[in-house]
Amino acid sequence: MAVKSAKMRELLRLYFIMGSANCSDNPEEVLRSAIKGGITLFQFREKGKGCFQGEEKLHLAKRLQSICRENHIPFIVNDDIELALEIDADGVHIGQEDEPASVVRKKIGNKILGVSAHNLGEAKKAIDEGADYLGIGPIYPTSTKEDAKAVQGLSFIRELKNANINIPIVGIGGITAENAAPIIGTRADGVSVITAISQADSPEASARMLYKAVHIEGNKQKNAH
Ligand SMILES: Cc1ncc(COP(=O)(O)OP(=O)(O)O)c(N)n1
Ligand SMILES: Cc1nc(C(=O)O)sc1CCOP(=O)(O)O
Ligand SMILES: [Mg+2]
Repeated sequence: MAVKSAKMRELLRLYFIMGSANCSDNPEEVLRSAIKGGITLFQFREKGKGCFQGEEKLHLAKRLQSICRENHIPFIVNDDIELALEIDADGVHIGQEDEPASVVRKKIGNKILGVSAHNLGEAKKAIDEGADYLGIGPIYPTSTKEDAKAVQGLSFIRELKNANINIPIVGIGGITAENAAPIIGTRADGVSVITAISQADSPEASARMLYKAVHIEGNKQKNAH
């Protein structure tokens, strides 16, 4: 494991994911606003209709990375390991359709490695192959990811906890300030969101409400155990 898991849990609290296709406003402004609202980690996910490729993608990545650096928010790259290495990102997130975690771990050394898992077998394999955290979803219906798996609600997070899987985990898919609390209630470490922040009238206010929801429920969990 590349980062200490206590630190990873803190970083996952409010994980904002975004690319140019997710924003109606300027992506740099959206990111600055989200940071003001309290996001704890950022993933550059340049996917979807009309997304940037090549040099344009590289330039956007660098601009967003520099905003994250100014604000001490770690910068994770989705899928594109070569881009992550080229710009010296803080980590990468991969899914089951991407390169195997064991191969990616070798390529990225000590950088943060996040892996999507949808069942216990995938989760255990990701852990064995060096994942720092697991992305679990879709928790709720989402229209952001066209090839998302079936909505799973909280069932898989509960299954992981019942199996004593203690790697840091973050929920994803359809999450808003209104429905975030039950995810933390199942002892996930945080929530990752795209639309709830990137499409909000005020990404700052939306991020602040999400952070508050996660923080309040997290404190309840701490006091209960
Ligand atoms: C935090 C987090 N969790 C899950 C995903 C989804 O990854 P993946 O299944 O590889 O799908 P794409 O995002 O690549 O379409 C994620 N990106 N981040
Ligand atoms: C990128 C992604 N991965 C998912 C998964 O289930 O693995 S759901 C998803 C989209 C999340 O976007 P929104 O917050 O707009 O629903
Ligand atoms: Mg992927």
